[in-house]
Amino acid sequence: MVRQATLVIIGVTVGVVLGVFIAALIFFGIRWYKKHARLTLSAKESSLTTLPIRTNGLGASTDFSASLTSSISNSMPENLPRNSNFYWRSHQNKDRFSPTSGISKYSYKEIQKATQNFTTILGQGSFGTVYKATMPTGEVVAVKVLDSNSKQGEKEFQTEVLLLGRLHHRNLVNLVGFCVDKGHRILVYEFMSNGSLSNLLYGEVKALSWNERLQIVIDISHGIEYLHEGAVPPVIHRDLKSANILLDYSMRAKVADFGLSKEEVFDGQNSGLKGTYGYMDPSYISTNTFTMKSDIYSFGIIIFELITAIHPHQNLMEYINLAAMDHDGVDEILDKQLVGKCNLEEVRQLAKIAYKCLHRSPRKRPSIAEVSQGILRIKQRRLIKEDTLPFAGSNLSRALTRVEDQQVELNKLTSMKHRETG
Ligand SMILES: Nc1ncnc2c1ncn2[C@@H]1O[C@H](COP(=O)(O)OP(=O)(O)OP(=O)(O)O)[C@@H](O)[C@H]1O
Repeated sequence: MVRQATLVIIGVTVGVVLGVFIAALIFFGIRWYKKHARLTLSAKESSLTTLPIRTNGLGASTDFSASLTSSISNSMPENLPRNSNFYWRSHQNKDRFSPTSGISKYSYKEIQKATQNFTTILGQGSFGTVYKATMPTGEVVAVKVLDSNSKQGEKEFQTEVLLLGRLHHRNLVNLVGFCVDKGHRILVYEFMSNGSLSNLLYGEVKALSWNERLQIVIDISHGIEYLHEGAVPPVIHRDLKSANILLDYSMRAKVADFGLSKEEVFDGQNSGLKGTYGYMDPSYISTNTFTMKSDIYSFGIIIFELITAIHPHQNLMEYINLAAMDHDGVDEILDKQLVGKCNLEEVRQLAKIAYKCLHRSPRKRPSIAEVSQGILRIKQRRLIKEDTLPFAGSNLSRALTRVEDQQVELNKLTSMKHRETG
C-alpha cells in the first residue's frame, strides 16, 4: 500500500515536472518565434529603406525613391530618412564610409605611390586634379583628388561614394574606390584611355568618324537610360556635357561625374543653379525645377555637338535654330570633317531626335527610352538597307564597312599608344 502511494507520488511529481518542462519549452518556443519573426520583419523593412540602387529596377518610382531622388539633388546624407542604414552608418563613424558595393578603400600612401607622388596628371576639373594611377594589382585607374578647400566638393564627395558606388553599368564611368585619409578626399575611377568627348571633338586629336559618333550617341543614351529608368531610385545627372562623356580604349562612351554637378556662376551672379552654361535647360533656369527632361535637353545639345563639332559656348544654339528653318538645314552645319564621309539621311534623322530633346516644353521632350529607340532605329535601318542591296553591292558595302572598321581600330590603337606614352 505504502509502495503504491510512493509510486503514485513519484508518478505525479514526474508528470508535473514534465508538464512544467513542456510548458516552459512551449513558452520559450513561442517567445523565440515571435522575436525571430520581429527580426525578419525589421530586416525586411530596413532593406526597404536602404538605398536600393541596382540594375533592372524598372518602374520602381515609389514615394520613397522620389523623395530620395530629391535628397540626392539636395546633397547627401543629411536628408536621408533616419531609419535608413545609410543614415545610421554614416553617422556612426563619420570618417569611415562603409564600402557598400564592394568598392575599395585606399590609404593616402597607396594613392601617392600609385600616382608616382602625384606626377601623372591627366587633367584638371573644377573639383580638383585627375591623375593616372597604377594600383599594386596592376590595374590602371584615374584618381580625382578633391581640392581640400572645396566645401561643395566635400558634400558631393559623400554623394559620389555613398550613392554612386552602387551604380554599375557599362556606359557609366564606374567608381572603383575611394580614399578618406587625414583630410584627403580622393575618388578612384576606371581609366578611360581615350579621354573626354570634348577633347576628341575640339582638341587636336584625329577626327571622329560618323560611325563612331553614332555609336557614342547610342552609348550615352544607354548610360542615361540606366540612370533614369534602371537605377532605383532614379538618378538625374544634372551636368551632362561633352566634357563629362569619357571614352575607353575601344572608343566606347561612358557617362561620368554623376555626383559632382557643380554650382555655376550664371549671368555673372551665383544663382544657385547647378549645371553648365550652354547645356542648361532654359525651363530649369526660369522655374528652378530640374527634372529628367532637363537631362534630355543637355543630351540634345551633346548630339548637336557630335553632328556639328561646334561647342555650346560658340553659339551652337544659334546655328541649331537657323538649321531648323529648313528641312535639310542640318546639312549646312555639319562638321566639315564629316562632309562627304557620312550618310546625310542618318544625320538628318539623328538631328530630328535632337530637336525633340530641345523642345521648349519639357513635357514634350521624349523620354530617354524613346530617344534610345529612335537612335537604334537609325542603325537598324542601315543594316536592313545593307541586307536588301543587290548581292554584289551588299558585298561591296560590307567590304567598305570592314575597311572602315579596320581604320577605326588602327586609329584607336594609335591614340591609345599616344595617350599611354603621353
Ligand atoms: N576616368 C578617367 N579616365 C581618364 N581620364 C579622366 C578620367 N576622369 C577624368 N579624366 C580626365 O581629367 C579631366 C578632368 O576631369 P574632371 O571630371 O575633373 O573635370 P571636367 O569634367 O573636365 O570639368 P568639370 O569638373 O568642370 O565638370 C578630363 O577632361 C579628362 O581628360
